[in-house]
Amino acid sequence: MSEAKAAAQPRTDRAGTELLAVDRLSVSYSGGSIVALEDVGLTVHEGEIVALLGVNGAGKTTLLRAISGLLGMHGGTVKGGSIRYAGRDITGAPSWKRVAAGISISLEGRRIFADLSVADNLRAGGYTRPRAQTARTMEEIYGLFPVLGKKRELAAGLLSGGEQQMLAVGRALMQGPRLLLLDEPSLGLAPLIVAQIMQMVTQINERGCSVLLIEQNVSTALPVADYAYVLESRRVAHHGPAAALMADDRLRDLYLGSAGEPVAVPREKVLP
Ligand SMILES: Nc1ncnc2c1ncn2[C@@H]1O[C@H](COP(=O)(O)OP(=O)(O)OP(=O)(O)O)[C@@H](O)[C@H]1O
Repeated sequence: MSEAKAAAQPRTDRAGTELLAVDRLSVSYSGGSIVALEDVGLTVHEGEIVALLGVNGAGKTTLLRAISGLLGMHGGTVKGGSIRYAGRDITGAPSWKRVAAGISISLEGRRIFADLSVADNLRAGGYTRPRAQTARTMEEIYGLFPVLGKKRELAAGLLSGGEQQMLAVGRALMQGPRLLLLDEPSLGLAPLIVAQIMQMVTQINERGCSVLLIEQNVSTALPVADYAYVLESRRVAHHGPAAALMADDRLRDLYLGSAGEPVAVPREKVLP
């Protein structure tokens, strides 16, 4: 087996049952002329925060699209491999079935409805669920993001960048997910706000939701993650416990670069 193939195979010595298992996934765009992922393997175990790292164009968003069933609407096709979730093959399943099964995604760029109130944005996120359940989940989200509770009647377009990001994450939580996919929640935000968002990611996780966190900023993601994968040129180049990746000088030089110190979000089970 080539080194790249060996690297693409997920480790199995992790706690918790396997919730998501991506196996040798290959994806292309534009009728096959652009290969975005090749032989990618990744697992998320129940209760984990898994970080997916990599520079621009490495294929991170493509992997999230494939997992959430949104690939087709972006002109992408799965060319090989499989995606299993909670023991079932979902490789070809429509996105609504994946949502119903407990996979929620918060997309890069926030994509909130600027003219709708905060509350209506959240309601829109829970559109498939009964009203009573929606109301209960909204209160939980206001507990998690108190600022959204205070501004629930305000048009979402009037929120700050960080608050809009919280709203985007809150909306993804409205489906009561078992697996939350987060696409670069720190993008364009000030370090203090990023630290708050990461703190919330750990709180969401502590409430029982597994998380796959896409980040370009290694120093943001690794301190809160249990396990991490690094995508490089369409393939998994490295993977391992987040703490081990952080401690690896060679990886730090390669991927941390001048990104700075990790944000101050201690997570006991990762950082002693
Ligand atoms: N809709 C699309 N049509 C054609 N090519 C695409 C499309 N979306 C992404 N690509 C290409 O697929 C490759 C992987 O892109 P992708 O957006 O998945 O990377 P990424 O790691 O998420 O990058 P970024 O951090 O910039 O979002 C790139 O070469 C990109 O140009």
